[in-house]
Amino acid sequence: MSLFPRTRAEIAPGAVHVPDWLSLEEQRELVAACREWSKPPAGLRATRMPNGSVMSVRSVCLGWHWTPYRYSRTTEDGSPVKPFPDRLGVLGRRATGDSGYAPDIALVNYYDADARMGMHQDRDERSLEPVVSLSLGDSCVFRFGNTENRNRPWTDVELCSGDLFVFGGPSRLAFHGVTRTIPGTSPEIGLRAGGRLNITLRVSGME
Ligand SMILES: O=C(O)CCC(=O)C(=O)O
Ligand SMILES: [Fe+2]
Repeated sequence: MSLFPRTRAEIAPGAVHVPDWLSLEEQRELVAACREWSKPPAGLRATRMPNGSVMSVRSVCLGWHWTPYRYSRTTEDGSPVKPFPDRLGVLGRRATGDSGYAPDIALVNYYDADARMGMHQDRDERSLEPVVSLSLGDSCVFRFGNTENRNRPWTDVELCSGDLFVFGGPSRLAFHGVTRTIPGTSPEIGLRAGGRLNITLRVSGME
């Protein structure tokens, strides 16, 4: 529980945080699904950056596979990417309130206690439809910045298990990142080793 009110908040124009958006049952189902999606082939892996460093976050992609800085239909080992599941499209439409929202990419990120994600833009999609972000497991500090650069101004938002964050419109290309996770804060949703999962839904704009 938080000492601060956890209510729906517009963090920036087009960027909305909705606490406790998923029920515990939905969170458990999504954790179980993430476990399946993480299995090889085309399973959970650490992304290698062009400078040779390896991201601390491990991830698995559905629909389109992301490597910096492009999408493809195959993973680094040549396996076809897993299909984008219909159920995530349904969640995306519920999240945006837009019956025409048709995401075809899901990026599932797993953060252990030491993982972080530096400030970046989600700009490898050809569409500027909103990004829908779902958080599961341990809470994190999500830093939501501006569209100009990775520096201030930004707002730090605590994302807890079950929270929804949508960024679109004038915030679609805002810089954002995860400065830390907060171990030991997860409800009982089947993440036995702890950590945090984040699922982002995106529209590729590609055929
Ligand atoms: O983990 C998060 O909340 C954000 C993930 C993210 O920004 C991304 O995958 O591009
Ligand atoms: Fe991102």
